[in-house]
Amino acid sequence: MEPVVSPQPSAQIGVTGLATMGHNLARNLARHGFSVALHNRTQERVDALVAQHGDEGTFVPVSSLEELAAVLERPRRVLVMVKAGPATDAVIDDLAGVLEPGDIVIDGGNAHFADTRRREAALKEKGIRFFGVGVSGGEEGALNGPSIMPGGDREAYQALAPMLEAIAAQVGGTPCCTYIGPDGAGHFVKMVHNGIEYADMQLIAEAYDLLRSALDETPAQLADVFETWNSGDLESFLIEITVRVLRHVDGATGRPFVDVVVDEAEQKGTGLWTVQTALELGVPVSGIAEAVFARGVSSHSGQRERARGLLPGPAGRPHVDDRDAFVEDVRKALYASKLVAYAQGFDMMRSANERYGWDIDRGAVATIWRGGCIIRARFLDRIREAYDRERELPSLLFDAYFTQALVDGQEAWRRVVSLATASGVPVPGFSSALAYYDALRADRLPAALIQGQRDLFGAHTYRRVDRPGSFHAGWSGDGQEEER
Ligand SMILES: NC(=O)C1=CN([C@@H]2O[C@H](COP(=O)(O)OP(=O)(O)OC[C@H]3O[C@@H](n4cnc5c(N)ncnc54)[C@H](OP(=O)(O)O)[C@@H]3O)[C@@H](O)[C@H]2O)C=CC1
Ligand SMILES: O=C(CO)[C@H](O)[C@H](O)COP(=O)(O)O
Repeated sequence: MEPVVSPQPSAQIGVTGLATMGHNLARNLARHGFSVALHNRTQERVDALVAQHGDEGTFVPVSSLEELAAVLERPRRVLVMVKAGPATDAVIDDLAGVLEPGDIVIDGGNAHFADTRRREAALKEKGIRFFGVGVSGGEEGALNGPSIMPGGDREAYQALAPMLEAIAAQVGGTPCCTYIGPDGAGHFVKMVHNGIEYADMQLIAEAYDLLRSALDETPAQLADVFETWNSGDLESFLIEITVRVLRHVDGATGRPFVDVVVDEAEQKGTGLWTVQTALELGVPVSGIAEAVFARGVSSHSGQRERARGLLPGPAGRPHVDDRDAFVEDVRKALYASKLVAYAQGFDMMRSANERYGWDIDRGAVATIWRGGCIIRARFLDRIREAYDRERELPSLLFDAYFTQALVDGQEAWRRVVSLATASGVPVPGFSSALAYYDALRADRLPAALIQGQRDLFGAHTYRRVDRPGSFHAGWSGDGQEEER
């Protein structure tokens, strides 16, 4: 057998996993002057990258993890961009076998933050430093500048910051990358980002559906409405791409693209994780949850098929007297609902800080979401300012700027939800956001009745408005209340 000759260290960082994201992140790193060792389970992706883009910077192709370890400068830095889940575990295990104490493993995939906490703890036992890094921006962002959410050991971050901050999107000279917190904090924030992404997409889709149902206008005409909205408070990447999708014409049929796509929204699971986690943290993220459920309803094609011919609803279009006033109402309803979804997402970070002992700075998160990521939007500047004014703001809705937006929008919001409901157009995002808003502001909630029911059937006790303590009403005996 030929002896293995170790090459001299020649790369500042290694990337393993060169599919959509890893391929483009490796190129982004190289374009910023970093020498990048390239590894992939199947060698073709390494060879293709070098063949197609080898002139963009310094690439060091390798064919095994042992070789990867040999070519990296110490402490070694390895970015893992493989399929989330068991594949990531397998790669990390293999890496642990070839790395040394002090080296840094960076998981840039969409990992569940609980997995990141587990992986960080396991590698710590071997002295290997582990970073769970949320990366948003898709294929294009990975190449030209994503939003990056690194979580891990603060000291180790110093060895990563120059690279990550260089390849991140830049907004006004500020990189869309900042240290988020220890262990799973970075992946937690990426998960919440994705939950908000689901909610924002659902709300935009509801706005489109209402406009299409009520107005005799084509998708291309409605694209003009969204384009106008994109020059105001709603300016965002998601509105921008909505315009492109609505204008797109199917080459095969000449029909609007949105009319030839099967109306069943798919999902990879990060929205589900957000809702599961919110339930565990006890944070009501109704806007995000409705968005996940709405994708679920859309994909239950069998039930929808049967319901279509069976369950009655109002006939005809929603009636609108003044087209422009209606469009403005929908815009305000969309903005108000979006505020609620973002407020709920940021609330999860506050709660996670308490549960996991993190110190996620929500203003800093808003800052790094302003560029590169899927939910980049003008109003993230307003969110950053809100947290600048009050770092521990209990809800974004309490900041004067957002309270005023709700004051300005709430009547329109109610008209839109009323019209949609009366006309049989489903608006789970708009209506659940409004219900959350009204629940927050209510003097009294019917939760008191629920407490009574719980006490009656299970002696679960209740608290009184007029004195401290826990009480049971003695439903089956003499009716005497007792303190418990
Ligand atoms: N696509 C996107 O827009 C975004 C993706 N992400 C996350 O980034 C990560 C990479 O995503 P993406 O680029 O889309 O690629 P995929 O999620 O499609 O994963 C493909 C890569 O994983 C490798 N792989 C799969 N199984 C194994 C295994 N058992 N052992 C070793 N390698 C394995 C593949 O190697 P091979 O070529 O040999 O098959 C390939 O390099 C994922 O965690 C994803 O969730 C994050 C943000 C956005
Ligand atoms: O992480 C991303 C962007 O930030 C992915 O694009 C996102 O996971 C897509 O999710 P889904 O397929 O569930 O819609």
